[in-house]
Amino acid sequence: MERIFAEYYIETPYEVEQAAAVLAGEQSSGTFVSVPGETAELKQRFAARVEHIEKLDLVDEPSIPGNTIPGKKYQRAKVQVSWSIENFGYNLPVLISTLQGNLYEISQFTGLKLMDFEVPDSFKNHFKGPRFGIQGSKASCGVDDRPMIGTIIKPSVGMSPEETAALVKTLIEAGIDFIKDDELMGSTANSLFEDRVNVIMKVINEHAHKTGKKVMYAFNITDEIDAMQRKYEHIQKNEGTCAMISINSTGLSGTKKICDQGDLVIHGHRNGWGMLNRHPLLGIEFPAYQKIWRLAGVDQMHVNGIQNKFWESDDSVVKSIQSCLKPFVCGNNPLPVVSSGQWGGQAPETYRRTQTTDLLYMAGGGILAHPMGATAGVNALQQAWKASVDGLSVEEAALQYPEFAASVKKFSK
Ligand SMILES: O=C(O)[C@H](O)COP(=O)(O)O
Ligand SMILES: [Mg+2]
Repeated sequence: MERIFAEYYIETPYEVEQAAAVLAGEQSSGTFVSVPGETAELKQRFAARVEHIEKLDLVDEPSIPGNTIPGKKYQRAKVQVSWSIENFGYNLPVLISTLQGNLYEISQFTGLKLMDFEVPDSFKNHFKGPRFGIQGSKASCGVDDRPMIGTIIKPSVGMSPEETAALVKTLIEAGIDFIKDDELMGSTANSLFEDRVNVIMKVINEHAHKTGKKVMYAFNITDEIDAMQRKYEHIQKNEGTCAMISINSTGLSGTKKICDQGDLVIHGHRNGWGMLNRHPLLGIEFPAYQKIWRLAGVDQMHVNGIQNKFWESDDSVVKSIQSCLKPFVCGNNPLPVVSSGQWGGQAPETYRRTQTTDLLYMAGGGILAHPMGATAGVNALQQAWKASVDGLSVEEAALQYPEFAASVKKFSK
């Protein structure tokens, strides 16, 4: 019988074998005490198995609240656990409750993080995965051997549809590939979703008819399911190509319901990520997280960016990009979305460390606050990426490109 394997990074004051057995029991057929009916036969078929334990360092203090044992240190370890596919079939929410459910509450652990998981091949018969991913996204807006260059409308909220459409016009005439609503922008009192789509798509469609280039705009449809469906259809009616979802807000089933329709590229914004990942011994690592959303069918995944404005380290960002580029059981690879405090100066290091142009490289403030205006902001990002692929440093690129040089002056710390 096929099995699902999950790897956890844990910390415990108990013997690791004992704590891991509690985890396996709690997350399958057992509870805190033996119950009648939990026969050897039932356990053989449905109990989770601890497959592997690798002990790591011992520490003096617990990382998060949990049981303490006087005089005992806290052992960190990598633990691999497996479940039979018979436990949940292809029910994704129950799979998540198994891999990421009550186990976070087990008092025997003073740290627990889901690092990665593997699903069997048969998942490909049940999950389509991302329909468009990297190739489909790039092809949709005519980009080939360079990253898609994008921006986020700023101010994030407050502009009218007409003001937004005027900015969109400037940006697409400057040669941008992708624009999106901010995650804070759904329908505001002065910018109803439908009105915004109407005027923005008019600008995008006119440009596409004239030049053949259709800029991708990710309209934020994040909402309850019926409303998301209506918004999705409104984008379709206006010949849009993309919808954005704040995936942590709408959840797995809501997101998958939208992805399953397969007509629009789905841009997955992971705001709330810090809550899930910021503590080194709690939550989930991106290699596991992105697999969940690939099973749901998300085409584009936010990964933060090198030298971002948030807390995440460059190593973690690089690992996240690489995990999107690795094959998985279903669908196309999702396009890594590099965003957060980017302005082009991080492009050489992004390219040096990842050696890929399969990215959506986005700058909100980094384009819109350019001292020579938004057009120069777009040009500076294009120049930054051309220079990066040509092997130039930030300093060398600044000597060659005046718009990029102005960015360096304005944004470098
Ligand atoms: O939604 C996003 O990706 C952020 O708002 C990025 O904005 P910034 O480029 O101005 O940091
Ligand atoms: Mg934002």
